[in-house]
Amino acid sequence: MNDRPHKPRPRNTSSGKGFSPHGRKRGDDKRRDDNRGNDRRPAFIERPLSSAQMTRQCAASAVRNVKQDGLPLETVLSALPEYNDLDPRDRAFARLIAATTFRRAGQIKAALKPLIRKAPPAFIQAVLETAAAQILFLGTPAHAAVGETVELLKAKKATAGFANMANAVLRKVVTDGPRLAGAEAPRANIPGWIRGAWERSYGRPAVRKISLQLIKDPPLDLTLKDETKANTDKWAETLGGKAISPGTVRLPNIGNVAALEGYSTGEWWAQDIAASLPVRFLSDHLEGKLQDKAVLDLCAAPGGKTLQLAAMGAKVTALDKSETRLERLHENLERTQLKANVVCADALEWETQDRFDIILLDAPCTATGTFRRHPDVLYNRTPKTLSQLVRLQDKLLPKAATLLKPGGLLVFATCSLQPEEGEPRVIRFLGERPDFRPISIVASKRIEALKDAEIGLGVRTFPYFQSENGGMDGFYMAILQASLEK
Ligand SMILES: C[S@@+](CC[C@H](N)C(=O)[O-])C[C@H]1O[C@@H](n2cnc3c(N)ncnc32)[C@H](O)[C@@H]1O
Repeated sequence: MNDRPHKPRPRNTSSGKGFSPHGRKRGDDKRRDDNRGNDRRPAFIERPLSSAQMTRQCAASAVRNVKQDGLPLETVLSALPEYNDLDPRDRAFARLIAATTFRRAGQIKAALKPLIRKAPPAFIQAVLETAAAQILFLGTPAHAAVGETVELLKAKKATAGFANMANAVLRKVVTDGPRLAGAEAPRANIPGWIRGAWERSYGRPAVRKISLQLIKDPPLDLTLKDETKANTDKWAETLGGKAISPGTVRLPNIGNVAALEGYSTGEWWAQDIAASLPVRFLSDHLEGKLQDKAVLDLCAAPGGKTLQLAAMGAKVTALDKSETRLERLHENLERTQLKANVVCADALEWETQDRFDIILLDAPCTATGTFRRHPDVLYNRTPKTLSQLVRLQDKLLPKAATLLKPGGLLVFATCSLQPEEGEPRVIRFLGERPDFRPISIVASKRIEALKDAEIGLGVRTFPYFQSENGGMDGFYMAILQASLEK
């Protein structure tokens, strides 16, 4: 067998957007009709894919679509009809392959680049990347990863022309890939524009530590409805986890959350410990007195912070502009038997006579701080989406301020590691609104390990905080107080 990578000679295929394992480009039918008289090749008979091949096709389609459409992996996967037809184990494997492809993108690129002479169409590239993820990082037997991938390409006319090239490339990945991928530092798995921004703000050693969290399987954190130490210890024992802070139990793997004890009875909800901190710092500042406070959760869905606030006795108005995300918030309220007044509206346009004691603005952001569970966030964002989100945050902060009572508290949070989505937003807001002042947050009072999180204005967590326990999301949060005079 010739295992030298060679150039593909595709027939009836085209590169770039629009290329699909199922589809043809418009106009193909006409060309085929015109050529029918001269074409002596037997007609290509497409084969249905086996479930192993369909699983791999879903993973590759999802990787391609995340990059092309700038959407989250979960959204892209559930939009694929063939993904929904897979059984739950194959669905989980397709998701794992795609997530690993993003988690290890730089190392996979290092393994593939010397083997591919000419960039193939986006879908074929994604097929190669997802197969390399299986071979190099998922422990899939080489014969299965290579064999099923080649067969899936052969099955469709649009991709069959790439099967030989894929076979040759992937056999080389089996032999040379571990060395090529292993020579690349984990920081290469972070796209250059994001890595550069982080290095400029946090320094290279910090980015190296961040990159080590990207290649690990993340744990699962649960926030308990009853945050007392006794209840946290009880649930840690029941679920075989660890009480990492009052109100948070950490389990070593994500697994099937809905199957765990206490889920259906609403004793807890999944929420990274970093995401739980804005409400906890607020509660610390108020010495736990949130009972009956009028709180507006301005970007609330799917509701992690709404649930925390409601569990602490606050009268919560939970607003979000996404109807689908609000459905999950409703489900969460129902499951936990907590109450909130839910509003579907654009925060920038929403008008009310009510004024609130507290407003929580967990602003829409790039979400790059959540890469441990969602490595695709590093690949579905661009510098352009970042600047659009920053502009939105600059509008949401002053809008929130108009809905606050004199002396009220405004909490600003983002689950982002992009420096622009943190402190600079607050500095800018305070420049426009000198009637607000920042409240100092002593993060280490709640979690000793968070002493390095206290920055000039607010708190910034990094994924490598508590790395011995599995780390935490990157988050920024600040609490501001309006002056009493209007
Ligand atoms: C970071 S998520 C909120 C997470 C939520 N606070 C939690 O803890 O579960 C940001 C939310 O902002 C919502 N959003 C974005 N733009 C908005 C706008 N203009 N008005 C209201 N909600 C908006 C999104 O639909 C999304 O649900």
